[in-house]
Amino acid sequence: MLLEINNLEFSYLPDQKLFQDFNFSMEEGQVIALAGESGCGKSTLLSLIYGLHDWRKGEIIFNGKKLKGPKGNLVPGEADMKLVAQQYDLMPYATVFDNVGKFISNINLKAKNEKVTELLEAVGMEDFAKVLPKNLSGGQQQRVAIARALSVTPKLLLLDEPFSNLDTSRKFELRDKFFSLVKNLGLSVIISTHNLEEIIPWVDKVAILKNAEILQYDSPELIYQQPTNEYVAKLLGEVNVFEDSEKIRLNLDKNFYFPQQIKVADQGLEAEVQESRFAGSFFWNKVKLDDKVLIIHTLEKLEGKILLSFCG
Ligand SMILES: Nc1ncnc2c1ncn2[C@@H]1O[C@H](COP(=O)(O)OP(=O)(O)OP(=O)(O)O)[C@@H](O)[C@H]1O
Repeated sequence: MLLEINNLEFSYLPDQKLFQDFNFSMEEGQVIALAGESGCGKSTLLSLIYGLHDWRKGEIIFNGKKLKGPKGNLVPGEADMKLVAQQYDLMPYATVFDNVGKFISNINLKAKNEKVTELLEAVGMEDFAKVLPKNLSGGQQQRVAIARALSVTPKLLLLDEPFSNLDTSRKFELRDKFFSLVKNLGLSVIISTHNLEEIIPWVDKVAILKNAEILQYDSPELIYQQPTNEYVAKLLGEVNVFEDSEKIRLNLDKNFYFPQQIKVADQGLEAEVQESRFAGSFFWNKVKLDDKVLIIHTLEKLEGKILLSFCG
């Protein structure tokens, strides 16, 4: 096990209830997504692991060693980890190139130049090597911080919303390059996100956090097939929620169906189309089944009466 957190207790203020009896573990080489609504404790958890806060009780064991938190380190943070926080902490008077090269030894300057250039290319910032961070946008600064975190192949990389400031086209490009690099280097990563759908193809496991508690910790497939409750299901995207009574009445297998899991079929339950809107790669439809309004995705525009089949 690379990381093990046992019975951790932490809050910022004495009467605040945050992490209580918190447990978590991850294997080496895994990419873990940490998802949950704003304020559920994602950033705090990453900071605790990295050693920026003193916890009250419990233990964090990293690579077989019990961590001591801030009091155990001369400089903030664990040496074998890198944290890319939401404030990127770049050196303001050093160029982009020097920021990315900050942790790389100067002994072999040629190798250092090559490494920094490769990382800048990986995050699409090669044209900005000589620029100072203050002249960059938030998203560009974020990309520099990611490149710097990858410069020393840390044993554990902690990323707090790493793609939050990027526009969609940049995001797709960076995400692909970033995860290819992570997989090639065999890095272990915990990545917090507001938008699970964005990173799901690359993650090994998803930890869902609510009020600083883990509600579900499973593979992406299991999370999609069997979200433990409505909170988890809604983090995965738009979802149709059925009460237990509706589930029995309609003879369904589960309480949550994503729009693509309800299909138009030759046989099934009759529904009436209320709206059918072009949504890019699919049509977004509102349909009425008895009194219940459902959202379904189809490749064709719908109208009139249809038959629905529910898939697992
Ligand atoms: N310095 C602080 N002092 C007191 N309370 C804090 C402090 N920082 C965070 N909190 C509180 O701790 C809780 C967890 O905050 P945290 O930033 O870890 O959540 P998050 O899941 O990362 O949120 P977001 O997705 O919005 O970044 C919140 O209720 C927040 O208000």
